[in-house]
This record gives sequence, C-alpha cells and structure tokens, in this order.
Amino acid sequence: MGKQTPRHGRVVLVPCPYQGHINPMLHLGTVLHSHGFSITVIHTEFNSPNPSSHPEFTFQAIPDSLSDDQISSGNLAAILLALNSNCKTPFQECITRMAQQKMSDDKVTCIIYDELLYFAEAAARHLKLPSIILRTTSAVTAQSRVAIRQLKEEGWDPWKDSMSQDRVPNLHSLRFKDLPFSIFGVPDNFLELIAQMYDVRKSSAVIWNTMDCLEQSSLEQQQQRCPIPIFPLGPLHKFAPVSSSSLLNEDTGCIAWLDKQPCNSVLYISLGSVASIDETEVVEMAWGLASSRQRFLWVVRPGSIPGSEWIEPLPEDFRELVGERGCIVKWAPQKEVLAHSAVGGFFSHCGWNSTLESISEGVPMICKPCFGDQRVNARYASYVWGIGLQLENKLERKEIERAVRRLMVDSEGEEMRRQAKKLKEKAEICIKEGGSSYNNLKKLLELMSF
Ligand SMILES: O=c1ccn([C@@H]2O[C@H](COP(=O)(O)OP(=O)(O)O[C@H]3O[C@H](CO)[C@@H](O)[C@H](O)[C@H]3O)[C@@H](O)[C@H]2O)c(=O)[nH]1
Repeated sequence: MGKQTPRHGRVVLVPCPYQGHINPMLHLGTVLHSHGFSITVIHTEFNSPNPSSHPEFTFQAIPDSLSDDQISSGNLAAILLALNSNCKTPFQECITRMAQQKMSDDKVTCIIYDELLYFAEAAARHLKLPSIILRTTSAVTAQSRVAIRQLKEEGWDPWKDSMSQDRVPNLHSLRFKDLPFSIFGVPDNFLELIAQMYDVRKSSAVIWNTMDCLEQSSLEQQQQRCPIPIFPLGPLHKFAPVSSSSLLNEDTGCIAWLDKQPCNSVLYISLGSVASIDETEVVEMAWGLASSRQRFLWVVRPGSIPGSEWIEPLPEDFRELVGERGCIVKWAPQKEVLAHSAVGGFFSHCGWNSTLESISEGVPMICKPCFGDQRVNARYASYVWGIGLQLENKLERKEIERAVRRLMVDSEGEEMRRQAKKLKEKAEICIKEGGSSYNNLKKLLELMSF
C-alpha cells in the first residue's frame, strides 16, 4: 500500500503501560503514521514509553495517581482497575487542551486504546470522538476469557479446577489448566476486567494483533458475536519498520556473540517483561542447560528472580562450565535475536508478542507459560500449531535437559522447525498485497476516514 498524503488528522493512542502492550500499540502507530495520520501517544507516568524511540510521534503524559505501594504490589488486576478509575478525567482534560492548542486541520479524529484501558472509550464518548480497541492477545484467549465468565455463571469454579486436564466444553483444544487465569489479585477483579474489556458496543471497531492464518475459526466466531467490525492486522511488528520501544536498555553485544555461533545452534531464552521465576527454578534451569550441552542466549531481567538483583543465585561453577557456550544478558533486542540465523529455538513464556515474533521468524519453541493468556498460547503452539513442546511442571533440570535436546538436536525438533517455517511463510503472505492483514488494513483505513 503506497503512502498517502495529505495527512488525515490526528490519532490518539492509549497504550497500557507494560512492554507487551506498548510494543504493538507503537507498531500500530507507525503503520498509521505511514498512511498519513499524525500520532499522539497519551500515556501514564508509570512505565512511560521513551519518546526518542519515535520522534515522529507526540507524547503526552497524564497523572495516573498510582501509589508506590500499588506499583510494587505487582497486583496487575488491581493496578489496571485503579488506572481505569484514575485516568479518565486527566485524559479528557489532555485531549481538550490539545484541541485548544492545535490547528483545525490537525484535530483529533480518533482514539485507539488498549483493551485493558477501557476508560479511554468512556472519555472518547464524552468528547464525542470515535474510539477503536486494540487487542494485544490472541483471539482464542478472548474466547477462553469469555468461557471463564460463562463457566462461573453456570456454577463451575474454574479457579478450583485450574490444574485439571479435562477439556473445556466448546473449546476442545484447551484443557482447564490452559485457561487464562490471572495469578494476580482476587478473581472478582479479574472477572470485572473481563466484563469491561469485552463490552465493545460503544466503540467503532476492534484491531487485533493476530492473523487469519493462525486463528481463522476463532476470529470468525468472535466476529459473529461482535456487533462492530474486527480487523486482524498481525503481525503488527512486521507491518511497520521495526523501531524499538523498549523500556529497558537492550544489550546489543549479544548480536556480536550470535554472529560467532553456527546456524540454528542457539537456544534463546526469555520470559518477557513481567514473569518471574524463583531461585530454585533458576538453578534447575541453569543445570538443565549445562547438561544439554547446547548453546544458549539467556535474558535474565534484573529483579525477575525474587530476592535477587540479577543472576546472583546462579552457581559460580555453572558460569565456568558453560564458558563460551552461553551468553547471559539483562535485556535483548528480541526481534533481531529471533531473526538471527544462529537462533534455532526459543525457550519462551509464550507472551503473545513473543509467540508472534517467534512464528514470524520460523523459530520453534519450548513453551513454559507462567500465567494468563500464556497458557493458551503455549497450548496452541504445542498442541494445535505443532511448533513447540510444552513444559507442564515446575522447572526441573532433567526435564529441561530433555526438552532442550528434543528441540535443538532430535528429529522431533527438526519437524517443529519445518512447521514453524511454514507458519512464517503464511504470516508473510498475510501482510503482503492481497493478504488478509493487508486487506484488513485497507478496510480499517477506509473506516478511519471518519
Ligand atoms: O529481552 C527482551 C525480552 C522481551 N522483549 C520484548 O518484550 C515484549 C514482550 O512481550 P510478550 O512476549 O507479549 O510478553 P510480556 O511482556 O509478558 O507481555 C504481557 O502482555 C502480552 C500482550 O498482551 C501478554 O500476552 C503476556 O501474557 C503479558 O505478560 C516482546 O515484544 C519482546 O520482543 C525484548 O525486546 N527484549
């Protein structure tokens, strides 16, 4: 699709202040900017994105009134509910100020908000502006969140059954243990969030960072239930020129290290920006990696091992033993890493961005979901798409050693790599001219000429 001028007005983006949500929102912003929209990102003070990563956008912070105690509690559901009640007024005031300051040909024409920040929809209505939802998880996740609510209404206790291997009625690929339970906060908070997120009646459309080729039937089912149009535009990071929107500093030295490793020989390990892993499991992980005798690039986020600043719990003799065979960093340029020819596998928590990024580069996965939608993604990667193997239990060295060798050495891993390459090709077709995401973008742009 060629670039269009003149500009179509200003779109306000409202990202949820976590890395896995900021990334797809800013990628979407880049896509819209390349099609003639001016972009303003209105964000919370908490976890604010780095404006220098996108000099073509305008950034405006609004007060979020989160206390230090709330932030450090890690209780995501409570933080999100607080953001939704604290941010509506400052957000409205910010847009009103923008309207007073801007020229009339650059007025705000639309608000696009993360599904978790539904306050933006109420504010948009108050300001008489159209709003669009961005969904940053999979379509199956949406189906299964709604299923949790329905099961609850029918008298089941999904929290009690959260380790059950039984299949979920009407979602036959999933077991109860794959449902996207939140480990944060009380169930009632979680159910309230779900109810708000999927009440779409007052918005104009839903943009979804997923692809028809991955989730066609779930998307069709979602569209049947949804009174507004759904536009699957994934993978968004491939639609836009990749510019980093990292909240943490990326250690680019690991790319030089990868350059020295043979093709498909390195297992990349990362659990995303939120999940943590306890000290015992980290040590098990280390010894599992050591005895697998495979090369690895391991992201250990500072603070992600509770009680430690960084990798203090890793035994000294492990670090000596792996020597040149392993590289440990605090944060990596993940998309570049996954695209590197030396990377042959991804040990992932299966956050939706990581899953899409792995698929986009044809890299098979060892799936170790930690919470929420990661369980659904891990199940789909392993059981439905055949591009990964899932670790079902607490991390234990023998199981890790076996999994690493199955993926990186055995013919089973080769087969998953073949499957992953096929999905990569399908994803590439989605965003090319005539592909489903490409066509959906065209339709979205028509709708956005409000
Ligand atoms: O060293 C690293 C590690 C990660 N990333 C990036 O960080 C993002 C991580 O996103 P994701 O894989 O989705 O994981 P989380 O950070 O855990 O994301 C949260 O948000 C996602 C989208 O809603 C959900 O799917 C997850 O379950 C939820 O934890 C990705 O774009 C990665 O490329 C880096 O750039 N460098």
